[in-house]
Formats: sequence, structure tokens, C-alpha cells
Amino acid sequence: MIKIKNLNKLFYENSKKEFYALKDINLEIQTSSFVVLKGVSGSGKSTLLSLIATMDKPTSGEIIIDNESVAKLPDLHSSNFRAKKIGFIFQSYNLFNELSVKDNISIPLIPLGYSQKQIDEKVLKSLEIANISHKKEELVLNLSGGEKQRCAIARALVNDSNIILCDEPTANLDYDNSIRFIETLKELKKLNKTIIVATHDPIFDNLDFVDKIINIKNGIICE
Ligand SMILES: Nc1ncnc2c1ncn2[C@@H]1O[C@H](COP(=O)(O)OP(=O)(O)OP(=O)(O)O)[C@@H](O)[C@H]1O
Repeated sequence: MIKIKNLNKLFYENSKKEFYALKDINLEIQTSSFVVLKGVSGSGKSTLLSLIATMDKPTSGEIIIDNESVAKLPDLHSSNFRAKKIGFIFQSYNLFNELSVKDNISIPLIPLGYSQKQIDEKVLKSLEIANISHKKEELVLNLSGGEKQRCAIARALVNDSNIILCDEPTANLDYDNSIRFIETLKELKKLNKTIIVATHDPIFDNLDFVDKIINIKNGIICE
């Protein structure tokens, strides 16, 4: 379960430009649920995802993930927490173009101290779930947009994290690849992952497996 209490994120604090990217956010996201975070560009979606992922720290408020308070973790602890609990799929994929698909996917496992055999097994499993095994030796540079997305999915799954955060995941995909991506998310939900998709893509409207839609406007949740 993810609990967010009175969360605020201020940018340019104590200056003339000061503004709230997130204002007094209170949310509960059940374990294994599929949540769509909707809002126009600049509404605060990425900011909220990056706080949940412990990639950034709030100005005030609490984020409790599986009974652990994570909002103010020191950097070393937050990167350990992230490595174990969070898979992140970025709009621009954030892959290393000069590395192969399987090398990209193994990167999150490096700090976790697995043997090479364990790494190979985990990479193979996530390649299969993301349906990109056939390209495992290929350089990311040579992949199509949809294949890069599948590589990014495999990387988000490789640490067996229970929480998958997706930031505008279909922004660079055509319709067919977007539909394929949504089918993969549906499969991940069956694996009991908690999934949060930040998007303004109407393709996420009216999906039959969405548990909750959260609308965000100017940093404020409007239910
Ligand atoms: N590091 C930062 N410093 C200053 N302002 C920031 C910073 N990060 C985000 N913002 C501002 O906070 C607001 C929310 O940004 P955010 O990226 O969360 O929006 P978003 O809903 O994800 O938008 P998009 O759909 O375009 O990605 C925006 O006005 C943005 O300019």
C-alpha cells in the first residue's frame, strides 16, 4: 500500500518565483491496483511519480510505502529502497544506446550483489515477460521505438519490484505499440504489481482493468 499524507512540493522556495508543483496531496493506493494519474502538461504528474520513486524529496508531508516512511530517506537508503521496490518506465526510455538490450536490463541488478548466474536468469525472465527476448544481443541504438519501450519494461521488471511507475509511457509510441504496451500492463497487473501510469493520453480512458483514476490540476488532486 502507498499512503501519501499532506504532501507538498515547492519550487523556488522563498523567492519571487516560489510555487507549489504539488499542494496538500492525500492519497491511498492499494497494493496490486492499477492507477491512472491524469492531468495536462505541467500539472505535477512527473513530480508526484519522482517523489513516490524517492528520486526527489518533498518540501513537506509523508509517503509511506509498505509501512516504511520513505519521503525523507537519506540518499543511500533511498537508492537501496528504489533498487528493491521500484521499477520506473520513463517517457524517453532512459536506456544506454551503446549497450545491448540484455546489458541495459541487467544494470538495476548490479548494486544488489547477485551472482552472474542469478543475473542471467532474472534478465531472461524479464526479457520474456516484456516480449523482447529475440533482441537481447542487439544494441539499443538499433531498436525501434516500440522495442525500446519493451526493453524499458524489461529493465523495470528485472529487480522483481512490486511497484511499477510509468511516466507518459505512450508519448513516443504509435497506436499499435500503445495498445501492445497496455496489454503488457494488463499482464503485469495479473502478476499483482502495483502500477501507476502518469499520462494525458486518452488511450488510457475506459480501460476495463483500471482500479482508480486520479485527476491532478495545478498540483492539486481533483477527484
Ligand atoms: N526541478 C524543477 N524546478 C523548477 N520547476 C520545476 C522542476 N520540476 C518541475 N517543475 C515545474 O513543476 C510543474 C509540474 O511539473 P511536472 O513535470 O510534474 O508536470 P507534468 O504533469 O508531469 O507535465 P508533463 O506532462 O509535461 O510531463 C511544472 O510547472 C514544472 O515546470
